[in-house]
Amino acid sequence: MPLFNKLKEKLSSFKKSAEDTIDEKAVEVEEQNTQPAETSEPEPVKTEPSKTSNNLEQETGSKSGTGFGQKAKAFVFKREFVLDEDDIQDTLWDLEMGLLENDIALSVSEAIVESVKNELVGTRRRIGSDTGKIVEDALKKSLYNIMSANTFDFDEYLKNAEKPVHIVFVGVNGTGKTTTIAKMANLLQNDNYSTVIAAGDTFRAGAIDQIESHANKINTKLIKHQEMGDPAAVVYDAVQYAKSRSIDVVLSDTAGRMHTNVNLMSQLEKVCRVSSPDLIIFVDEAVAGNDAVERAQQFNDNIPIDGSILTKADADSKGGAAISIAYITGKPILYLGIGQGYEDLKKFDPQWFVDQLFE
Ligand SMILES: Nc1nc2c(ncn2[C@@H]2O[C@H](COP(=O)(O)OP(=O)(O)OP(=O)(O)O)[C@@H](O)[C@H]2O)c(=O)[nH]1
Repeated sequence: MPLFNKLKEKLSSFKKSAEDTIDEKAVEVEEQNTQPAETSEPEPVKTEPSKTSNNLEQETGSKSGTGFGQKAKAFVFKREFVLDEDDIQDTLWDLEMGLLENDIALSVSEAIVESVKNELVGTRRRIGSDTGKIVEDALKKSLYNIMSANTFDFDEYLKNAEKPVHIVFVGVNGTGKTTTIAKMANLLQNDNYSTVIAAGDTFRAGAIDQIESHANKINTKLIKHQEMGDPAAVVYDAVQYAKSRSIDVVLSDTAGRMHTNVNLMSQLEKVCRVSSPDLIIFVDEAVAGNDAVERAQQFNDNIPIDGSILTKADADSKGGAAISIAYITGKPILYLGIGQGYEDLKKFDPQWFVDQLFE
């Protein structure tokens, strides 16, 4: 499924423009050079794979417009050059603007640009290197480093953890939290874990019925109390139920709330205090972009989260929240919601994410 198309286009246009800039610089260096080839053997350098001399001919010919002869091209091939900051200042600026347009938070965009700059500037390049690959590798490396903050293997954790493992899901209203809990229970059951869901959203009218309907469809036990009841009590009962019946995982829903709602936030703190969950997972929608990032940060400040799940990634062309949240909270993204079906939950792997941005 194609994800984050707008961001992909932006990265591809940055790649093209950085590639052109580097190639122009290479031609410029060559043009300044008047010494014969035999006096200019390059020192050994660690460089990227070189293009074939045919590629190089096309490139140098088209960029310089000078139509080098065969001898001159061989000569260019043996040369090296170093890119300095001025050469790619404008291109990096465009990259930063492009990242911001795609809802990547300012501090994260700056970190990515800084890292790309460090990769590109100051390293000796052999003229004729595959500049497209150089730029793509620099981008991939920076994005990967940003996204792989504190990775945490959820499967491995579950396998080794003492049971029942208790997971509390937090986040604002309507972002897909309830559906995500059902998807998660379904996934765990498919992996042969037994599950129980706690209907901890006692606040929103209809929330208990909604989660009950999911629980029935995926055939998992639901523990519920009355609407407006104490969510901490529901969650406590669910954990006791799991302990008494050797259930592997308790998945607790909580009422959606704005991070600014002090009462609901302290109620959530109480739920977490009373039930001491093993994991607190923040759920938000990828399409919310910077708003989701801000909420993740503020939830994390109040109730330290262990990771995030981003829903509706299938509808998100920008990818900003996915890139920013792990970096800003310092906690990994665990899954992406990629549709409305129970099977539409994809384990998040930073390498997969970065690779598919360049497919
Ligand atoms: N396209 C798409 N839709 C999703 C995804 N996850 C959830 N939804 C839809 O988003 C809508 C809201 O989901 P809910 O699970 O009801 O939201 P919620 O966060 O539980 O809402 P509250 O109970 O108010 O907190 C539903 O129509 C879901 O089908 C996803 O990954 N992709």
